[in-house]
Amino acid sequence: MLKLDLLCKSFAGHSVLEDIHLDLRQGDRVAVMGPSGIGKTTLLRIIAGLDTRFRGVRKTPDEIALMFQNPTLLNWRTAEENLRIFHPDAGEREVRQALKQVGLEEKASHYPQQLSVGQQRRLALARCFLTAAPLVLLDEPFTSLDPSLRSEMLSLTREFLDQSNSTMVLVTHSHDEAIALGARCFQLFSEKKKSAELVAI
Ligand SMILES: Nc1ncnc2c1ncn2[C@@H]1O[C@H](COP(=O)(O)OP(=O)(O)OP(=O)(O)O)[C@@H](O)[C@H]1O
Repeated sequence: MLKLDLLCKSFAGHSVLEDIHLDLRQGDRVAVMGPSGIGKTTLLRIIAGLDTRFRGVRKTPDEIALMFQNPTLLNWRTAEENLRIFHPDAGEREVRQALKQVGLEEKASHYPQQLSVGQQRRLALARCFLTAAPLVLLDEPFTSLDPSLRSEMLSLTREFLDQSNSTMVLVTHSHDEAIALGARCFQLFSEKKKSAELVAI
């Protein structure tokens, strides 16, 4: 369902990633790890189709859900509208159910700034999983959360993934997160800076 043969990605003539090969099936979960600046986000952006300037071949489903460290909510839209605007085909029941699942049923008409940080993060999670996209890409969405919110977000994410059977690619610095989500680790090595290897955990 996701196949990437990335031969080379460079910025201004400087090679950042080379020879990365991914072949994932529906329901697979992988975590891309490695030191800061190694190219994890660059790789995720290529998989997402946000960066098309690379040498290689990418094959993904049309529908891809994305979640970043920053919740990227629209502050002038209510919680419910923040879900609807990204999923215009979603039904009333689906939207309600998604809000309920993240404990925001009573906050449907609140604006993001009327929500706590944790509620905003949970809303972003609900938005990401609302339509059970076949491919879900997560770029450090659990970083800099307090421990209880992080653990809550991880449980909710696992719940959503179990329900949707989406394929997940997570960028993270944390083995614990990979384990909590049942993901295999895919390590980008700094010394080579170019090739990737699958590391079982
Ligand atoms: N738009 C850009 N233009 C030029 N260089 C870039 C651009 N985006 C990323 N880079 C460079 O590519 C390299 C990889 O960046 P990337 O953000 O993918 O790393 P990362 O592994 O996700 O890092 P971190 O863990 O710190 O988020 C870095 O050296 C970065 O400076």
